Amino acid sequence: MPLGVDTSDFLQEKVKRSERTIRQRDERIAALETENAMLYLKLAQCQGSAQHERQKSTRLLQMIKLDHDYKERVSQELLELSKQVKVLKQDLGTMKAAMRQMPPEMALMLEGFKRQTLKVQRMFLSENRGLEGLQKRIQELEVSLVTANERHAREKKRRQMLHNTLVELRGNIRVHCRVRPLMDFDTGSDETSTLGRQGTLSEQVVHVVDDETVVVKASSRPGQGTKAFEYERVYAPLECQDAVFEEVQPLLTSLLDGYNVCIMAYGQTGSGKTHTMLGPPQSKDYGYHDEEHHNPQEGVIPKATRELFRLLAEKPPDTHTVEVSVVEIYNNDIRDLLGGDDRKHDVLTAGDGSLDVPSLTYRTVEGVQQVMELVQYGMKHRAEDATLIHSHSSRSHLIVTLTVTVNSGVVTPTSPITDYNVFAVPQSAPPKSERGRRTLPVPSSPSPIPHHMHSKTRSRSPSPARPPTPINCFKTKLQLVDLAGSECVGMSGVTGAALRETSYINKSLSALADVLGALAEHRAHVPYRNARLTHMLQDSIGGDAKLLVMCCVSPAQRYLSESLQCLGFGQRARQVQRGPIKRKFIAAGPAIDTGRSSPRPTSALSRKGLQTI
Ligand SMILES: Nc1ncnc2c1ncn2[C@@H]1O[C@H](COP(=O)(O)OP(=O)(O)OP(=O)(O)O)[C@@H](O)[C@H]1O
Repeated sequence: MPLGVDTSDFLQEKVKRSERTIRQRDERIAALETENAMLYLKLAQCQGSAQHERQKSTRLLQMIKLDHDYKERVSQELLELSKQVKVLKQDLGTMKAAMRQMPPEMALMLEGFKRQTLKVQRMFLSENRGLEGLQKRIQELEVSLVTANERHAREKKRRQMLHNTLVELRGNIRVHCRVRPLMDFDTGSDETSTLGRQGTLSEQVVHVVDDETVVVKASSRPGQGTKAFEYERVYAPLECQDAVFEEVQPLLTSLLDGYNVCIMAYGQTGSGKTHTMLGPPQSKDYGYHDEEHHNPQEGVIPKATRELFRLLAEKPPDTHTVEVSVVEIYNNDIRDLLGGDDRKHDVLTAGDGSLDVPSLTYRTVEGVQQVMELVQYGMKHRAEDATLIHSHSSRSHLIVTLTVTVNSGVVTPTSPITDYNVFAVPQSAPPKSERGRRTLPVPSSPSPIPHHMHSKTRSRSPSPARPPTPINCFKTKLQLVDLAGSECVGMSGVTGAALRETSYINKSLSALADVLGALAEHRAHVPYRNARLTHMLQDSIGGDAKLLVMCCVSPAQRYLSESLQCLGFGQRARQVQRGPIKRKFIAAGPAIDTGRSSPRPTSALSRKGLQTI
């Protein structure tokens, strides 16, 4: 470059151009960068859509594969089906061929079916007809059953009426006879007969022939003097207490049906009266052990009481109450064996006409145990003494009375029947030693009865503050009687005061025979009041009452006359229900020598008893 030439303009121009170029390049770079970014964006979009497309194609591929698989399976199945169709076609062909051969057999089979159906139809129809017939027959039978039932009811009613009429005609007295076994004491020291008979005193002369007949060999000469007596029931020596009670049991049903009942044992001393009524007299408790366990040795009193409470247990609760009194009739006086005193008591007529001894001690009892405790207590105070025959001979009549009150519930303060002081406890009284020979333990307490027996005691003395008593009630009495021995004086060997006792005993037994005689003859007047015994038993002997007389006899020759007297008494009692008795002699014999030339104190009784034989 020439000197002096100004280069700055040139350079400036060059810088400017360079700057322009740079600017243009920068702009170009910016544009390119923008384009690059756009391209990146586009690339990303393309990549995204490529990815999507890839996925789509993968899915499509899968679908194609599935489709392919399916097609393959279908074609396989089609192949299988076509094979089956082919087989079926073959089967069809075979069946068609077979069908072409079937028609005649099918027709036969169809015919058979039709016949069977008709048969079944016919059977059904005939069975239906049979059923109808049966139904008709059942209806007829039902009608005749109703008629028969009505006839049966009418017949039952007629029989019941007949039975009642028969009972009315026969009366209500049953007589049984119990022959006890021979005992050691039957052998007397003097073994010779005082009756003009041959043989020993202990020889058995009373024999039970059957359930109803007892035979007495009054003479030892063969074929002579044998007498037979018939009763409703005769118990042989070995028959047990249960056998006796079996016959007694129905009377308890009668008691609850509203009848007074009396069961009495009659017989000479040592003949088994106490044994029959209470149990073995040797044992302290008379064979009664406890409430739970029935002892076969128990007598009628515990057995009947047990049965009574058993029957009452079947009744609605609180409808029945039972009261017990235990008395003895000693020398024609009524003695209260539960009262602890020696007062005398009298029989009174209550407002309803029934007889009662209101001043006695009556104890409300709830079971056999209580009754037996009271009876045993009373027995300790009963008059007994040793006789020649029996070391514990009862010298009085024992009467155990169970009064059953049936209460239907209405309560009022006035009632003629139960107009008594219900809860009075008996007071102390003079000891019983006043009775002569008896030496009984004298109670020191106000009342000698053990404390546990005291609840619900009543003495029937009229009281101004009497408790309310039921009016809708009725009472029935069960009187269980162990009579004193009916022996003759000579036999028992008693003297003095004992002779007086015997006289009273026999008088009362004679009065009993008189009462039964009057009833037998339907006399207008029955002499109940002739003795305290009959007066006290009046309600249970006459009228509708049921009386069972148990004639107890010893089998030995030693007691022949006593046995004959007792059996005669039984026959007489039986006459009450049978009318005049037919005498039954097995063999005619001489009149019996009773061994008595002098009249007995019990002339009336022996006359009546023996005259009927
Ligand atoms: N059927 C019997 N079986 C076994 N022993 C009996 C029978 N009857 C009575 N005895 C016995 O005979 C004896 C006398 O009986 P029991 O005391 O009962 O006579 P009883 O008639 O009551 O006499 P009493 O009138 O004197 O009191 C007693 O030892 C009793 O055990």
